[in-house]
Amino acid sequence: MLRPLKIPHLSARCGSNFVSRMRYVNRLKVDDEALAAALENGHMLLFHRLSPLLQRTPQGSFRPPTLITTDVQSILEKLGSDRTLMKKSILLGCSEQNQVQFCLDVGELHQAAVEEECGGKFISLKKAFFLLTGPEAPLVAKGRALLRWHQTNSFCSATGEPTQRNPAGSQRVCNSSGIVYYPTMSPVVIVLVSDGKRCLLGRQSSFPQGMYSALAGFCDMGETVEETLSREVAEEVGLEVLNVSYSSSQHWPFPHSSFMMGFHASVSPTYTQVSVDHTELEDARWFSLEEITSALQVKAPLSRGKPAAGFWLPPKHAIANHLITEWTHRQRAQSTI
Ligand SMILES: NC(=O)C1=CN([C@@H]2O[C@H](COP(=O)(O)OP(=O)(O)OC[C@H]3O[C@@H](n4cnc5c(N)ncnc54)[C@H](OP(=O)(O)O)[C@@H]3O)[C@@H](O)[C@H]2O)C=CC1
Ligand SMILES: [Mg+2]
Repeated sequence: MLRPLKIPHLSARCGSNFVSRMRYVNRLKVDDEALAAALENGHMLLFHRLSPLLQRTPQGSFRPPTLITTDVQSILEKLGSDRTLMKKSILLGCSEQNQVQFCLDVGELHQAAVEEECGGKFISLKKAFFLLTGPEAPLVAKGRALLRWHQTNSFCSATGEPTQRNPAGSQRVCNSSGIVYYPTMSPVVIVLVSDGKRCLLGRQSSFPQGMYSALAGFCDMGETVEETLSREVAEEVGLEVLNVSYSSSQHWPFPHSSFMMGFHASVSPTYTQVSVDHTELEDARWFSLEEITSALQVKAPLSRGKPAAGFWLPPKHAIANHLITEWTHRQRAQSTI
C-alpha cells in the first residue's frame, strides 16, 4: 500500500487540493531537493524496453502494479543494478491521493527476473492498450512517450553533442549550444463524420483485423486544425465537410507521441458517396446507429488468428471510441425529440 505523500505548505494557502498538486508538481521540475524527497516515497511505473509492467487483478482486468520507489530500489539492487539506474526515473505527476508518480525503463536488466521480483509481465504497449480498462491508461501512455523521447533525444540536433536531462526529466539541455529541448507531440486531428443518420469509419491495413475507427490525420506545418480536418476527409474519403464541432482531446503514444484533437463533422445527406484513397485506407464505410451500437459491445480479439465476428472499435480510452459513443448518444437524443 502506498503511503500518501504530504505536499508541503501549499494546501492551506491555495485552498484547493488540485491547485496544490499542480503547483507542487511544477516545483518538482526545478527543485531537485524536493524531487529527491518525492522520489523516496513515490509510485513507480516500470517499463522494459518501453513495454509497461502490468499485473492481472483478481477480477481479471489488468493494471500496473503499485510499486513504491524504495521497494523498486531494493529489487534493482537485488538484481545487481547500482543506484544510477534509479536516477533515470522520470517525473509523471501527482495523483489525487497526493502520490507522486514516476516511471523508469529497466531495459538493461533481465526481463524475466524483474517480472518475477515485481509480479506481473512486461507487455507491448499496443497490446497493453487493449488490456488496460482503468484510469491508468493515460498515465502508462505518458510514461512510455516520455521514456521514448529521452531515449531518442540524447544528442543535440545542432551540435551533435550529448544532451543532459534535468533530474525531473522534463527537459534536456545541450551544454555546448545552450539549446533546451522539451518533450514534443505531433498534432493530429481525429473526426467522426456523420450524414445525419450514419457515421463514417475507416480502417488502415495496419489496424488489427476487423477494427474500424474515426478518420485521423497529422496536421501539416502552418495548418489550422479546421484546415487539417477538411483536407484529411477530402484526401481519405473524397468528401467535403460542412459543420464542425470540437469534442475533446487526448495524448496518444502512437506512432510516437501524438496530440489528438477530436471533432464531429457533418456532410450533406445528398453528397455521401465515399471515394476511398487506398494508399491511405484499406476501407471506409457508413455505419448505422444499430451497427455501431452492437460494435460498441464487441470485445477486442487479443490473440492473432481469432477475428471477432463483424467489426469492432478502438478501446474505451481511445478518443475514437469517445467520439463514436458521443455520436450514439446524440443520435438517440435526436430520435426521441
Ligand atoms: N486515439 C485514437 O482514438 C486514434 C488515434 N489514431 C492515431 O492518429 C495518428 C494519425 O492517424 P493517421 O491516419 O495514421 O494519419 P495520416 O492520415 O496523416 O497518415 C499517416 C501518414 O502521414 C505522414 N505523416 C505526416 N506527419 C507525420 C508525423 N508527424 N508522424 C508520423 N507520420 C506523419 C506519414 O506518411 P509517410 O509515411 O508517407 O511519410 C504517415 O504514414 C496515428 O498515429 C494513430 O495512431 C488514429 C485513430 C484513432
Ligand atoms: Mg489518416
